[in-house]
Amino acid sequence: MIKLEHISKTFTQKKIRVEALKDINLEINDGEIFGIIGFSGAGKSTLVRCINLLERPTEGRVIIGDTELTSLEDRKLRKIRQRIGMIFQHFNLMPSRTVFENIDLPLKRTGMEKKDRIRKIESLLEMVDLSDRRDAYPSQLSGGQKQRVAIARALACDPEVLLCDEATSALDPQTTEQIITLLKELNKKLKLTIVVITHQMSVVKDLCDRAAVMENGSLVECGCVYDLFADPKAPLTKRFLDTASNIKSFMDILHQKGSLADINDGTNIWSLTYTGESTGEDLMTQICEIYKVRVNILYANIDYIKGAPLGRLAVHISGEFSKIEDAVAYIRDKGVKVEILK
Ligand SMILES: Nc1ncnc2c1ncn2[C@@H]1O[C@H](COP(=O)(O)OP(=O)(O)OP(=O)(O)O)[C@@H](O)[C@H]1O
Repeated sequence: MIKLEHISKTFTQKKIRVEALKDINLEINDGEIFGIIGFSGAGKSTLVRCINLLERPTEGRVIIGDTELTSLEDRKLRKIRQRIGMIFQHFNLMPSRTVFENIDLPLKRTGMEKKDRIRKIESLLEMVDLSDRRDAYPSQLSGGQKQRVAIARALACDPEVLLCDEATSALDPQTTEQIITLLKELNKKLKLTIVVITHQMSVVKDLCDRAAVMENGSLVECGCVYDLFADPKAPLTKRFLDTASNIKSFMDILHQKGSLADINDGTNIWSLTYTGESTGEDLMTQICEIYKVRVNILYANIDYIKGAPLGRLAVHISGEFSKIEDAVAYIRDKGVKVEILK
């Protein structure tokens, strides 16, 4: 388990103090894929760099397994860092070295014999499906292939933890999907704990088990990814998820005069969030039949979060007021989260 206890980090540059992290407490379980999300400048990279002490926290303790990293002297810390691999947005490969040589770099430092290193590199290349590119230089590879090399290099010393700092941000959606699939495979096969910083919601939805949301150096919310999407508690989480989905465009027109959502008959526009079994029900048809109300669907979306459906509707319900109330109660009873949008 990775344990961050009361982590704070303050940078001082030209007498200006930036509190990048403020009293962060977080536990990441072994074998888990954990996401860290938040707007730019929230402190995500600093937090992840504190896990392997690339950045030393100003205060607090970093514990991995039963070792407190923050109390180790440099030599021991270098050794234990081998248990933590890291990959980056821009891959950080050595341009003058081949794929094979790039992966060999961390292995050489361990003092491993050449024949063992060759065997190890060959198995890593196979794992990331790049056996045929072992003698290529980074400039001869696509972005996705470069990230595969970086992953192989990060895994060379058999780490327990892989830190990914915006590892798919420079890749197109299809290549991102391939890297997500590879990371999932590695997580399963090697029981690797993976910590992912990302602003790509597809990465959070498809890859992560749990995620933490950061704002101004603090953790504002942490939980299972499905719950974060289905029922965000903190206003920032809500805002962040809305920004990343196309409901944002709908919300933008909600208060515009003359738009579909410009309704002034005293009735409401409702947001309905369907989770679990409720996603399969034809509830709108049911309330029309039972309560004789009319439903106008203004927005509809269905997301799949690690394969589980999550539906969102924005609807205008018209009819007798008391019937509308009964219809809304009926939908709520079926496990749908109902909120007034307007
Ligand atoms: N080495 C540094 N020196 C001074 N300030 C820094 C340093 N590194 C980060 N900061 C500041 O700390 C804050 C958090 O930065 P950080 O890079 O961790 O945010 P982030 O959430 O990862 O942002 P982004 O998504 O844009 O990468 C920012 O205000 C940043 O300017």
